Amino acid sequence: MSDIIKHECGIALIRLRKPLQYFIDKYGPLYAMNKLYLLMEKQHNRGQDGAGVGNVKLNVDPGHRYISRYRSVDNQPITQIFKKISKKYKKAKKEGGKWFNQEKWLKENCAFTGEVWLGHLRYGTHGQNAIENCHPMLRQNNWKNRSLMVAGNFNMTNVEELFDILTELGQHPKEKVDTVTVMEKIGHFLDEENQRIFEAHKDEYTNAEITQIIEEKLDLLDVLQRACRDFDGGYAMAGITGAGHAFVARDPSGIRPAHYYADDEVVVVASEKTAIKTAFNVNYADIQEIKPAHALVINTNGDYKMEQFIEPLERKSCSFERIYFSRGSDPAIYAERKMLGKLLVPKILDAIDYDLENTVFSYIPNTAETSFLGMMEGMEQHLAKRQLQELRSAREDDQALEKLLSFRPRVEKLVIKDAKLRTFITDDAHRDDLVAHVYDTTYEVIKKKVDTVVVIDDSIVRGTTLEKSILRMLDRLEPKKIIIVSSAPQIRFPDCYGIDMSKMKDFIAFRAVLALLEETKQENILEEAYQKCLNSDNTKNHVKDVFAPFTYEQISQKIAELVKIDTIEAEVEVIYQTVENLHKASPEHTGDWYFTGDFPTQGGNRVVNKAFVNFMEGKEVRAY
Ligand SMILES: O=P(O)(O)OC[C@H]1O[C@H](OP(=O)(O)OP(=O)(O)O)[C@H](O)[C@@H]1O
Ligand SMILES: NC(=O)CC[C@H](N)C(=O)O
Repeated sequence: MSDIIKHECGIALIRLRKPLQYFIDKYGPLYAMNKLYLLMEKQHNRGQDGAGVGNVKLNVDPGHRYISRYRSVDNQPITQIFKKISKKYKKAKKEGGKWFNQEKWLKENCAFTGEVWLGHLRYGTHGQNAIENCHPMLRQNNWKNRSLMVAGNFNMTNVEELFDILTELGQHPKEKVDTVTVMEKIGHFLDEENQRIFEAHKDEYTNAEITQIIEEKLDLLDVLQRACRDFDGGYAMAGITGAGHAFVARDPSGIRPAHYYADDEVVVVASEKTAIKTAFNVNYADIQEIKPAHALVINTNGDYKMEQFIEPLERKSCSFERIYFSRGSDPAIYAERKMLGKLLVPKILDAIDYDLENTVFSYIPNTAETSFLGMMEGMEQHLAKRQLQELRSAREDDQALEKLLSFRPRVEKLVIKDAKLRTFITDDAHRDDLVAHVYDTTYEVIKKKVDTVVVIDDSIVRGTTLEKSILRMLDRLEPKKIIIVSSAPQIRFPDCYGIDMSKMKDFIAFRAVLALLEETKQENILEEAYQKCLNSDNTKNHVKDVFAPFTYEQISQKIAELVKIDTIEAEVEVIYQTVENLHKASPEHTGDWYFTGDFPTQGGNRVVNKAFVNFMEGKEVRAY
């Protein structure tokens, strides 16, 4: 993207399904730790605010620690956490000698040697970027079956409401952030389920026996059914109890992604399919999606099932995942990104007046690289058609024909990304600074004042990347014209399901509309929409009214004007993907509320209306 407002999260869960000794003998004691490291590292694209790892040991005698957790907001949080865990292993190896390879000794003497692992990568959407807000969140209890660790890729639109429900229950949550609220809600029903089983058996068994019965009978599906029914949001939520039951629950519209793989050794869950493929090298086809409204539940004996726990809604999985967040190494995502690039070709050809000879194509690294390949494939196809026409008409002489046949679209690496960070994912306060210094260019590869430069990016959110960096840099090459192409449609509305885009004024498309309303003296539309938002029952998104008076092209044109600062001499044009073509490229991932304003839950309408109210009242705060 060019100036994205990013925020996402990634989850990773591993459940060893055989005794730990089996893995120690077959792969060595570090097996699960290394696998989790890979699963997380291969998803680091999803979260750079912080990371966390939790571990639960099964069947540990009382008196020994069975839950461990590390979290970090370090610059390299994954490395930092695994360094600390490795240190524990090294110490244990030194102290234990041959005992290091014995399950019982290892579990009793070294933390993070349990059979159930939970990893998380965070981009905060609620609360600050502090270690306290990193996942896994932990709700500890002296009864194993009541202890709970939760980590998720989620955002709730109705935290206030969920918070009130908890306080009405008499609880006293320590913070009003969605991570705490969600964990306390699940924790509350986990307590109730424990109590229910206890009540049913208290007359027949001793308390110690009942603990064992609870471990066997605890039904996490039932807990989730009750805990999640008031959730309004997008989520892929994973949790482990102190006894080692595990779950991963996915929201009713399938907004956030979650995938799993299982064989007789492991059950593995990750946000992204490719992470599982790379870490475990299993057949791609054996990695399944956790279905929307379903939860994968793993018992303490390692049995697992995927079942529905909530009424499904129309499937609306997030298309932004496909365009930007997820790794493009997933074969389906790769194909979709290429198609996005290809579908833009007719509009680009129009914009360059079919003059391929004087056009140089390039892309903004890194995510847009794949759509660039698709765009170039489309250009090649166009060229082949043109060549065929010329051959058929045979109007050209040999020399001219040879020139035509040997002509290739001109491709150059014009934009270089110097920092590895995904700037979208950096917090707002530091983003502009980072963006300005992240990119560089290749000099003297274009014909000055003659060439048009076409640069594709995956998305334009705030426009910061363009305004503060890309356009200034490209203009130094002195092209006649710069065309910025976005493989995503115009981002017009907030996200409230896990991507941190919640303030209207952040969106360059919204700022363009404000400018157009002012120019056309239609500012009354803002006031009218504001009144509607204030009095709304939130069954409608009233912010659509603000965009309605203008065509897609008018808004694109205004965006081009806004990002073109005075010192830029080249002509600037911005071309956006249409929503229709996005759905052609990615037909199964129809979640498009940030482009269309069609939110899959009522909470979404509430968030967009509130975001607009906040804007009108000058409040620079998140709308959920
Ligand atoms: O319009 P803006 O708000 O500036 O956001 C859009 C930019 O942010 C992203 O880049 P990022 O550096 O995060 O990631 P990438 O290297 O994966 O493309 C994205 O690819 C765009 O270039
Ligand atoms: N991006 C996410 O999934 C964020 C998770 C959670 N809402 C948090 O703020 O930590």
